Amino acid sequence: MSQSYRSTRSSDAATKTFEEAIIQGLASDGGLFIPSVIPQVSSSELFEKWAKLSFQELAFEIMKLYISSDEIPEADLKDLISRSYSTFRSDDVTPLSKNVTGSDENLHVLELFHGPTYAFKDVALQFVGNLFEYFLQRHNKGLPEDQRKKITVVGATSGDTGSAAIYGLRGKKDVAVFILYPTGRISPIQEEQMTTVEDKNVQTLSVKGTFDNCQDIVKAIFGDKEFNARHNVGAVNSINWARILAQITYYFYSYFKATNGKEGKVKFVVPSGNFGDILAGYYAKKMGLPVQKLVIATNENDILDRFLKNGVYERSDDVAATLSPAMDILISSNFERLLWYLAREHVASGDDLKAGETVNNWFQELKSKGKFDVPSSLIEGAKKDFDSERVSNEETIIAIKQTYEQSVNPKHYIIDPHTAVGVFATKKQIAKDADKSINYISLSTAHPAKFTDAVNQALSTFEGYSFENDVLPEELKKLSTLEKKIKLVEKADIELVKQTIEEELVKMNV
Ligand SMILES: Cc1ncc(COP(=O)(O)O)c(C=O)c1O
Ligand SMILES: N[C@@H](CCOP(=O)(O)O)C(=O)O
Repeated sequence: MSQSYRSTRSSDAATKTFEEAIIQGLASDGGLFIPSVIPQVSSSELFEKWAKLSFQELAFEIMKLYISSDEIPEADLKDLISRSYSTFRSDDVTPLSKNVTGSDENLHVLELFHGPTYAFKDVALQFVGNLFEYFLQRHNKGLPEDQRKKITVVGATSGDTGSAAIYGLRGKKDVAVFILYPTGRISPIQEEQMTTVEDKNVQTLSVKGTFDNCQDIVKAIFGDKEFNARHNVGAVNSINWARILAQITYYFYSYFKATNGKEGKVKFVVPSGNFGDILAGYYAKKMGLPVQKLVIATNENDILDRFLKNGVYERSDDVAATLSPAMDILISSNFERLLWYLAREHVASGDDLKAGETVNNWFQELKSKGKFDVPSSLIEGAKKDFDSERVSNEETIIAIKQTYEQSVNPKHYIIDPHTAVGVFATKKQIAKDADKSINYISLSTAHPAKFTDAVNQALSTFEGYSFENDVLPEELKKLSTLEKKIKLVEKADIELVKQTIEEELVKMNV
């Protein structure tokens, strides 16, 4: 059982409960919370029991390994899960489109975009929203208004986390939500989704800067003890462990769908930016799911691909604006969690405290020198679980086009540019492996309607293609008619953001 949590930068033995780790979000030493132990699931449990479960039942089996029933009784956990996935448009929650390009390639697309905001973030953020509400209601039961605990959620988004967090938390009592996004660097529909929500507990902040600037500000706010004490800052980004936990389910679920419930050869290919999605696959693998490889698919912002190739993690301010903007990220928060496991195995001889010290030193070095490098044994270790592919803008367009032209199941399948990065990377793997017995599960992280320009750039020359008719759901069509509530922050500056949040909090009166 693994129901207590420690920080990736801690060199002492103290741990936190699940509730503390979730409500606090980021550890006070700047590290990320990880479970003290990764629970193990036997092969017979997997293939005789778990393979037959529904998505919700599987989520329950997984989550109860990470959450003590003393903290959340099993009946409550089941109810949280059931409510979180009742908002999805598919009974399967995350359906698998099998053999999209014909059975020769075994290329399966895992559709993660059937939640309220049409992005994979909904799978976790519908649950996180209900979890915050659950903890707050329990804490505040019977308390007068002035003694109620309130949370101020502060998150950064490159487009999708923001709306998924807003839809998970809109209207929830005792929660105020502030989402920072880089001005001009998200798609028009993403901006409409975030800024047309009327609930008074929600405010988006359009910040002049990059996503990395927004994420740095959010982390600095978490590190500001005084601000934190005043406002109880809560995290919705994947620095929050609950985000990763909720994503583990679809790795198990899709594996069983791809192999018809049997053990088989499976590779997952994951369009990656902040490394939260693929990290959930790493936990699934370490719990015992027999996955061959997790393939990191990056766009031209390829720090992760470079790290796996040369062992240097290097900060740069040079973020490229690509056709897959939600992945325009240079520093991938969750990579720190993976580094902790690798450091423990390859540097710290299995010692948790020494692993924390090592990771802390690396991140101090990143702050002072802009980079750190790791021993080659660590990279070799990482390569046992991971592979990586870098995909250019041109290749992204090719992948959208080819999938439209070549898909048989369904015909004229339309994918978004982030999914396209994954599909192109998958094709590279298929060509390299030349092994028809491998099942490739390519994660589709957003609905194509969210990225009009890239999809039209790829498909507008095809006769009969129409974005309005073939791609855009009715629900998203009406967004452009609604009034937008945008608050501009003229400079990516922590003091300016804090001041804006405090002014807006007064107006919100949550
Ligand atoms: C559509 C889409 N695809 C892929 C990613 C990358 O996922 P992660 O940041 O978890 O690596 C994101 C953003 O996180 C996204 O919004
Ligand atoms: N691509 C993300 C960036 C934030 O990442 P997160 O997974 O840590 O929340 C987005 O769409 O906002």
